[in-house]
Amino acid sequence: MTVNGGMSVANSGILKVAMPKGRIYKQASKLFRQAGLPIPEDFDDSRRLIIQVPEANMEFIMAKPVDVPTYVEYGVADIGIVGKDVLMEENKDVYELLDLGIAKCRMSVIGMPDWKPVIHPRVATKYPSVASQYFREQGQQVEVIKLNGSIELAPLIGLADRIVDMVETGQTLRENGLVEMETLFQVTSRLIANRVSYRLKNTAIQELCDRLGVAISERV
Ligand SMILES: Nc1ncnc2c1ncn2[C@@H]1O[C@H](COP(=O)(O)OP(=O)(O)OP(=O)(O)O)[C@@H](O)[C@H]1O
Ligand SMILES: O=P(O)(O)OC[C@H]1O[C@H](OP(=O)(O)OP(=O)(O)O)[C@H](O)[C@@H]1O
Repeated sequence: MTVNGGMSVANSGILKVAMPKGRIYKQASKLFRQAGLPIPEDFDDSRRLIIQVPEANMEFIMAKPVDVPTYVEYGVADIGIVGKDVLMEENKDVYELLDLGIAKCRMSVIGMPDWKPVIHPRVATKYPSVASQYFREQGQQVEVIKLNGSIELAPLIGLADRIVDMVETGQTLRENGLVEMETLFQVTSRLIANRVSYRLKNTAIQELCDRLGVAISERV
């Protein structure tokens, strides 16, 4: 069967999972194992990008976190795991199925302790869409500057007077003399699904959701 602009999403019984590399992987793979899905331990340090787990009828596509919604929207992955931050920023046409409760942090506005309103405010962030929408809703006109990392540098070197970024422990803020001014929303990782896959592989996806749901509720 061919769907989604010529891409085949449902012509095999295997469930393709877009799994983010990096900090979500450790917690996500632990949750999958607790749900009885046997991701072999030796994958944790592997450089392989496609990992088959035939016992579970699954295939893991090891992705950069920000690309997960794209793989799922195009149907090259049936389901994926992604932070709510990325999901909000990317705004792709996918189903959000489950809050996995892992990789907890929050999206916040951050600045110098002596911050004062300025005439042409600049806000640096990895999340330009989320930041623009937030300040628009606040009725504040700001220039949003997209950066790709080390966002906390921006106010320290005079590139921006505020930033929108993730806070987890607060260590990065403390070590750089910055303060959290407002929280936009709490972030956890979510299970998302391709719309066509959700219909055509519903039994497998529902079973996975049920297993993960039990593992989440049993977690201490
Ligand atoms: N302290 C934190 N800072 C940022 N994101 C966090 C933090 N803790 C949990 N997360 C979550 O983990 C996700 C992935 O973060 P990670 O740093 O692995 O990827 P990334 O930001 O895309 O980095 P890279 O560009 O190095 O791949 C984020 O999208 C967010 O949902
Ligand atoms: O509150 P904390 O526990 O200090 O965590 C927050 C920091 O972690 C993330 O950075 P990351 O390590 O992903 O590096 P990056 O700056 O390259 O995005 C985020 O962008 C903050 O800088």
